[in-house]
Amino acid sequence: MGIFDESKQKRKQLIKNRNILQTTYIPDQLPHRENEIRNIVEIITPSLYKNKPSNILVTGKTGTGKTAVLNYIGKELKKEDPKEENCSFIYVNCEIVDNPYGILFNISNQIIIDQNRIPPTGWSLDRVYDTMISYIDKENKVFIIVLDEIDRILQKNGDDIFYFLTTMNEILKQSKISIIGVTNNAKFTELLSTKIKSRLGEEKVIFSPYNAEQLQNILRGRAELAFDTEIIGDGVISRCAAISAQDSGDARKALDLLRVSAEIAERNGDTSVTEAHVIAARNKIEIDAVIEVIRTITVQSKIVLRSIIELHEKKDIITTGNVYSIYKENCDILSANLLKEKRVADLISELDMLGIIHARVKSFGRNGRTREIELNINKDIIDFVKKDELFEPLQKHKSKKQTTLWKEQEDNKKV
Ligand SMILES: Nc1ncnc2c1ncn2[C@@H]1O[C@H](COP(=O)(O)OP(=O)(O)OP(=O)(O)O)[C@@H](O)[C@H]1O
Repeated sequence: MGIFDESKQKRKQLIKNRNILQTTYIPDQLPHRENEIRNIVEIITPSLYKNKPSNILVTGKTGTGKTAVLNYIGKELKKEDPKEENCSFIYVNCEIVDNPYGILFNISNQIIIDQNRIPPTGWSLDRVYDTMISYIDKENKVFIIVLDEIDRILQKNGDDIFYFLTTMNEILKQSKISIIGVTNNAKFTELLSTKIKSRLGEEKVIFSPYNAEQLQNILRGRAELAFDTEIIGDGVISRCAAISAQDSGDARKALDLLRVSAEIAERNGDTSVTEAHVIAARNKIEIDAVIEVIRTITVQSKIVLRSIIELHEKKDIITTGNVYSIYKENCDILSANLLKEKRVADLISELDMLGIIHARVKSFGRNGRTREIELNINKDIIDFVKKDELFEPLQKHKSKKQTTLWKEQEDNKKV
């Protein structure tokens, strides 16, 4: 029997079209975004007559449909002007390309398809700017350039590129460009210089989080395409929508919850998706998210966390002081650098900020103050931390110590 056979036999194929549930899928219908679509369309319609639309800043929390709406509008614009004689729609994801050179290279690649393209590296930025201007001007039309996740550029490279792009129209003779910046950072504009702020945000469109009812409609639309009707049990959609609305009104999370619920049902060999699968999916997603955070913390923070777990398992009171004692022992066994107590206290605060632990300041009268710590992760996550290969020497050392202890107890009994 092959290693896949058992899993293949048990598994039921419940998702008819997996692609529909992926967050990269662009639906043809975007319920509850009609107003935002209308607003943006009204602003950019002049481009169809070769007139420059205002720049737009689109803001809204994550998963509120900003990218989906803009891609949808891009597709519809292409239908209006299929040969792109008057306007072209260019989309750049600044999470992937976050430096000025990369952005201009990416834009130019979508305009010029011959060997005169800007090379991926090697030119000075001034040469890239000049070449880009000549490319654009030759086309004699309007370019709508969407910079999605625009805040990523600012974080890493400042706002020079925005200055260049928003002042380009002053140099262009025939073509025009219009920028649509998209961000989920509500404070983005506060980080821009006044000049750029007013240029980029000539028009503003805000996407608000979805409520439970809206999420239900969105999920229902996607579920109709992804599943056969009898697969989704009563209450599944409303449960997914209620959980996600309570969390953040994020459609991506709601879709993930539905997809993971169906995947759990498939793995269990069940014939439909039920509310119990949704609860299991929520737990799994929560655990995965915390594990993802723990993966990114430093080795020293992991040793501190491991020390807290040890105290938690011994049911000891956990204070900054006794965490430090165990941490010292663990650093010794792991041959890791030993940090000062103050630094370890900072790492404890960081774990607190990440929500992995809760630390409360406790006063002990004249004996001063300390922090009492509680673990805020469940058994699955504790096991994940303990199984980190970093802690292998610790595991071996502790089980050797335990064996010696048992042996001593046995010997004492014999005596
Ligand atoms: N009104 C809607 N109808 C159908 N699907 C939607 C709707 N709004 C969002 N979605 C879906 O939710 C997911 C997340 O949407 P999208 O990526 O557009 O969010 P976003 O606001 O750009 O998020 P982020 O700021 O994190 O990039 C996508 O799969 C998208 O298709």
